[in-house]
Amino acid sequence: MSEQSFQIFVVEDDDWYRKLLVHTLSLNPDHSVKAFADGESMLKELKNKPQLVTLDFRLPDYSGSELFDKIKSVDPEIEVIIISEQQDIETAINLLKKGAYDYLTKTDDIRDRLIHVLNKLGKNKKLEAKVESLQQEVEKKYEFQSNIIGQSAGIKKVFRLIEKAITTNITVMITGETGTGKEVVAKSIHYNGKQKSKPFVPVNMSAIPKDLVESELFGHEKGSFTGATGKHIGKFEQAQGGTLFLDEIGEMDISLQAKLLRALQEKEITRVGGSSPIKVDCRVIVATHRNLQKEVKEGNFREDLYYRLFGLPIELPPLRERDKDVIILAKHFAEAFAKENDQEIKSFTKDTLQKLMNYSFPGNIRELKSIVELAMVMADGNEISPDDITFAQKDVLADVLTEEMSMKEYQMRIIHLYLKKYSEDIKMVADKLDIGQSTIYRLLKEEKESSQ
Ligand SMILES: Nc1ncnc2c1ncn2[C@@H]1O[C@H](COP(=O)(O)OP(=O)(O)OP(=O)(O)O)[C@@H](O)[C@H]1O
Repeated sequence: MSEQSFQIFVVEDDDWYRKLLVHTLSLNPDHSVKAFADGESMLKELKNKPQLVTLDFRLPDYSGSELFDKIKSVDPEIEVIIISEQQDIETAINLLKKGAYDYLTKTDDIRDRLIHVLNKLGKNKKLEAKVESLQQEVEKKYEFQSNIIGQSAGIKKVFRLIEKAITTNITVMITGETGTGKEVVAKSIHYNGKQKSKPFVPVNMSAIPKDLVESELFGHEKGSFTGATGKHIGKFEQAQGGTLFLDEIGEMDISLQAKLLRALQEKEITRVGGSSPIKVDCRVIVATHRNLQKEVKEGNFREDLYYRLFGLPIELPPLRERDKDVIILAKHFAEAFAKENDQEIKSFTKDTLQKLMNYSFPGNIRELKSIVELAMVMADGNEISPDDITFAQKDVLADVLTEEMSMKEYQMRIIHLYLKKYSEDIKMVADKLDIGQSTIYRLLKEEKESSQ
């Protein structure tokens, strides 16, 4: 059956109405319609799970309410439209309250109204199917083993911790430099855990002006402060049953940290300007690029909140410590870019991979991704060469190491770099490189002699 088509059961003991309904419903070639003159024969076929049953309210063997309950007990997803006489409207309306999709009375315009109701139902079903497939897509996107790319020992350790986080409800604290994938990990935990069908609500603490943080997190009542023109539901309430992801928690103002601690401990919040507390039940994941322990020592972060949030710590390694993951990720981003842009996949030359491996990636995976995407645009043929790789931050070491040279040549290159940096001050360079001044003089002399 196509995505839009419906299997419909018509239950009607009046021959004339049954024919009318079957005829009307069959006008749409996507509908497959089966008719029944009593409830019993329809119940026998119910295992075939129609999407819709039109149910005459008065049947010889069952009352409309009885049949309605039986249908819903087989599968609550089956929609039921009640067809009733004028005098049964009150009971039909009660069935609406119990979850019937709609009711139609046997009047002259029943055909038009039936078509109208079916169109409405069709649209809703299509929407439901779409929502479901989007949900599946999102879940698939965060199947972490296939989506957190990497095979280094560091990332494998992270996988093990994510698995632990998924099976419990423990608060998770993710730390790592910018661009190491903290949000990706938080989403993976959410979409693989028990809360996956409920919202994932991210809040970036550094992106909200200080005086709005409280209302953003806990919400506010109308008129609670100048500018509060309406009621606002805060992030805690939005995340009800799901996950609240507090990104950059280290940036939270100390005056608000006590309120956050209270909300986490009591599992309830009070909207700004509100008087009654509201129960909130959500998982909390926090992330920071800061060393929170240091922040505690320096008095910028409350110690009690730190321990309340600590839960399961997941530390993401910087990309430069992830060994060959740089290559795996680079190839992954190149493939993804080619797919998204309908391009041929381009491969990296050996020198290009070496250039990438030598770079320190201060912006981590985010930086690698944009470097690779730019290289895909810049590369002319089907290979990405070292020249197609542009680092946003000039990495002297990477430049020095790209060319293959002897140890002695590297040594001279480094000495010249330092001499340039410290205005030819040989004493300073000797100090910095921790070698004797006389060694530098000797090496420079040897170099001069060998070039003559
Ligand atoms: N292991 C991974 N595999 C594939 N892509 C990744 C991985 N980790 C991160 N990314 C990608 O890198 C980029 C940065 O990731 P993310 O935003 O999660 O980092 P972050 O640590 O939260 O950064 P910030 O601290 O700046 O908020 C995103 O485009 C993300 O999709």
